[in-house]
Amino acid sequence: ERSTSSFSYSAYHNLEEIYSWTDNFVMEHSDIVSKIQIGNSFENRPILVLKFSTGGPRHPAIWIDTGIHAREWITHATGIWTANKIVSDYGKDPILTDILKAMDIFIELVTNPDGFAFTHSMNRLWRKNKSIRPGTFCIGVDLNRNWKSGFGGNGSNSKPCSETYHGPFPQSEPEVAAIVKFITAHGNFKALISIHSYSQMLMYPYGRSLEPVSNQRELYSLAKDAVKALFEVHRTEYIFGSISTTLYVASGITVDWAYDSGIKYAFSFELRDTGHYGFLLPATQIIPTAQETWMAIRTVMEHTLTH
Ligand SMILES: O=C(CO)C[C@@H](Cc1ccccc1)C(=O)O
Ligand SMILES: [Zn+2]
Repeated sequence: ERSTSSFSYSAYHNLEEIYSWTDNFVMEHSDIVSKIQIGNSFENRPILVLKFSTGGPRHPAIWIDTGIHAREWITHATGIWTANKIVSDYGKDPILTDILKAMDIFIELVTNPDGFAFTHSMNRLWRKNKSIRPGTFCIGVDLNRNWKSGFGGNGSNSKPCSETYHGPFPQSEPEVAAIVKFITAHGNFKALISIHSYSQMLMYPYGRSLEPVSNQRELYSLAKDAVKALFEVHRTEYIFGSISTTLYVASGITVDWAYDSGIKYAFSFELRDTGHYGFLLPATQIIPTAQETWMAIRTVMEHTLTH
């Protein structure tokens, strides 16, 4: 398609459509958006990140990733809507405008491109990436268990056929290694938001243990404010707290790595719903989900800006 004006934000899209939207989106908003390729997936697809910046060499930065688990289609769709929301509201929404005047925002829309393509072609409920290795016929690593922090601990699995297989070693997967390299080299990320579905939860570290992080009270209070802002849009109810106490113990996860790398505002969302549709959330709920999620994301961003 020639422009994003014909793109439906209230429909699910496949990998080719998202990549083509990305090119049009960057062209149409080149004053504030650029596209960065941070690496290639196991099957050699480009791994793309959108950068939103109003200038300045190394502004403090905020990271958002969607689609780390391939089947969680509402997260890619929410990420796309959010990208458009940022360019639409910059200069109009004073809170967002203040955030972007001082900070950069990076959004990785398709964090697991091989898995995502597979959910369109072969298996709608695929979760992992598509890496293969000698010694097993089972495919894929759970990219939310492949991070260095707590790698191989409880709540991850050493068997390649498991849905939570952590991989042979930390950052073994190119999709994870690319993010680690990018965020580490940048060196000035202040917040990270990793978006999953489903369960309607807003969570912060640790996943690997029940031990509270040092700024637990601050994260609890921020999560409470974010969940309230979300609720006020369509009255969707979220629970919140640390991953290990709110959901279950999980090791080698994105937000534990981020937190241990010095990103003190690290959150994971579980978007709609609570299981009625689950991963197969109808497209009619894309925009309402994105609208309410934006209010929570903006709350986290605003706190990061002012603390
Ligand atoms: O994706 C999930 C649903 O598909 C649940 C997520 C829950 C979770 C989310 C963030 C950090 C740790 C765990 C997971 O097990 O990785
Ligand atoms: Zn997930």
